[in-house]
Amino acid sequence: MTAIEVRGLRKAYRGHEVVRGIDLEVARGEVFALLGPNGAGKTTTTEILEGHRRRDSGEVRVLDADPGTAGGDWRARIGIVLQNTDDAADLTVAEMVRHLAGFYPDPRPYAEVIDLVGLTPKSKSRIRTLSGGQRRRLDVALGIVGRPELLFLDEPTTGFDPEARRHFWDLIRTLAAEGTTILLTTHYLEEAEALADRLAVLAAGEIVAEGTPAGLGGRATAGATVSWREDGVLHSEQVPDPTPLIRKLVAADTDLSSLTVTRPTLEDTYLTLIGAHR
Ligand SMILES: Nc1ncnc2c1ncn2[C@@H]1O[C@H](COP(=O)(O)OP(=O)(O)OP(=O)(O)O)[C@@H](O)[C@H]1O
Repeated sequence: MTAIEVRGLRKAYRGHEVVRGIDLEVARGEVFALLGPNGAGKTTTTEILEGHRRRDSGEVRVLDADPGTAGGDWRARIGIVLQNTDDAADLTVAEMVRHLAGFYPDPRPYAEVIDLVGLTPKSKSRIRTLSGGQRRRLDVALGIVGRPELLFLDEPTTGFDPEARRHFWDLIRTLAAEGTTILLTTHYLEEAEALADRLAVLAAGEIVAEGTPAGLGGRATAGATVSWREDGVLHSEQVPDPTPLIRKLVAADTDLSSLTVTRPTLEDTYLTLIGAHR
């Protein structure tokens, strides 16, 4: 079953096309990450899928409806975590989450949501007194309080400290295990690698690569670099498959205590892809 289906999506601002014929398919229950440099068109695409922005052309189905015309029942099945919303600063965390819960037919209990995002100690604090990272966690709470079938997360962990980011990853895994489909945009490649089943790289309004984090851009089958130190001298060889070389080194009784085998990281692959589409 498909949660998101996009064919030939296009969008221009004042004659300048920033989304240039995107095809995308996200299955139900999948965590899908959209990567790409600033201005690549990620937010524009996401906002079209959320029904917050009009497209110029293309077919878009989100939870079996066209987001351009879908109504309130459809909207209640979707959760959105926007970049830096900044309203209702005088309400407390608990008041805000409880208030929003009232708009959904089957919300999570507000205290549970606050706990899930790690804000219980700040439950009675006014929103304007929260730190940037705490504010972001509240945004996440507001996105999940309605038990969405599909959750949009636009750069959700910007401003999180490393511990908060790990907690957030656990939360995403919990939601995914419950069957929530998640579309995530992020600039943190380790985040995409940790969370996404599949990902796509967007550059200048086009998808330039799509795949699993392990296989993106032929990463899984890319050559390996084998390095080891022999008599204090560092040796390094690029090989398509490290097995024969390591066998040879073992047969020659080489000291392999410093052996490393590395392949391109997701970041290496991403930067190569982006560099090729500038
Ligand atoms: N309302 C708007 N009016 C005019 N141009 C816009 C508008 N919104 C976005 N753009 C332009 O469209 C392009 C794509 O922007 P978008 O916000 O979709 O990129 P992004 O990939 O989400 O970037 P970032 O990583 O910085 O969030 C950019 O060049 C941006 O300046």
